[in-house]
Amino acid sequence: MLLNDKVAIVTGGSRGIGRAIAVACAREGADVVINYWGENDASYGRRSAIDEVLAQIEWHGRRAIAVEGNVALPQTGIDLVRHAVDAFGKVDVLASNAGICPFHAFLDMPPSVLERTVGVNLNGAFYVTQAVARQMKEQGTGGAIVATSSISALVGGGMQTHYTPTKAGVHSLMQSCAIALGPYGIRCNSVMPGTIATDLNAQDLADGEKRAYFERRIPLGRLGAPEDVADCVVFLASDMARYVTGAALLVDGGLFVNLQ
Ligand SMILES: NC(=O)C1=CN([C@@H]2O[C@H](COP(=O)(O)OP(=O)(O)OC[C@H]3O[C@@H](n4cnc5c(N)ncnc54)[C@H](O)[C@@H]3O)[C@@H](O)[C@H]2O)C=CC1
Ligand SMILES: C[C@H](O)[C@@H]1OC(=O)[C@H](O)[C@@H]1O
Repeated sequence: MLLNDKVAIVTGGSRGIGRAIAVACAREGADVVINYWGENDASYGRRSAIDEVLAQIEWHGRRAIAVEGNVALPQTGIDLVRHAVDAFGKVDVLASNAGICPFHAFLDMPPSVLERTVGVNLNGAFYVTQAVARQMKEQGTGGAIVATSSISALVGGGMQTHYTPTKAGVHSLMQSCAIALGPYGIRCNSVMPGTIATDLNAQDLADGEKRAYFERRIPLGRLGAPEDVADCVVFLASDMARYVTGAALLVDGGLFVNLQ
């Protein structure tokens, strides 16, 4: 197993890519702290999603706890570390994955949409990474941080002018943290998913023509599944990638290189 007896924190771990990361970490032997936000309201119907992911992790014979918290707030990272240490004694792996993408046109974008997106995607990654890195330094046993950036760090999107800079920022954050944290044995990398079918883009891809267009553009012929990304995160978090830091791994079925 690639993460035997490690402890992992996964932000945005209740659904989509984060949920697949949490389950893959457990499959590979880790105990997991799952962070999520805004889904505890029964009327939203999401509490059961968290219960499901907890059950899946336990099915793999590992322990898990769920901690609600908005990653945009500096205190959330601190709380996640405290919960992890209280429950499991340490933190070895961070999957900084929580993110939002409220599609919006550029010219009439309200500042609140920009600020929320930057707050969750970029500031959130910074705060959680900083809190976890402080704990890893104190433990003195190194660690691995893997952030979910995006193919959108490398290409644009007309309805994503607020979003793509956050994904470039997350990639850049991992590059700089690789330098800052290398001396403590803490590796920092990012994955860059292409188009992965999740709640994030369900509405966008409900347009059959748009979905078919993407499928045609992807050399491997299909949209990505959350598990396609999760297995790459596990690899980067594991000792298989012990000499990899400051790197980014595109997980896009070849979409990026397919210019024409
Ligand atoms: N779905 C896709 O095609 C792609 C997604 N990504 C990135 O992957 C990450 C996960 O996206 P998906 O799984 O698709 O999304 P999703 O919408 O299925 O899941 C989002 C998760 O983030 C959590 N979350 C949202 N706001 C939060 C906040 N303020 N604090 C803490 N948790 C919060 C939710 O509770 C949920 O667990 C995001 O960072 C996204 O930018 C990157 C490239 C492609
Ligand atoms: C939500 C989008 O479909 C998705 O998010 C990303 O980061 C990808 O680049 C896709 O645009």
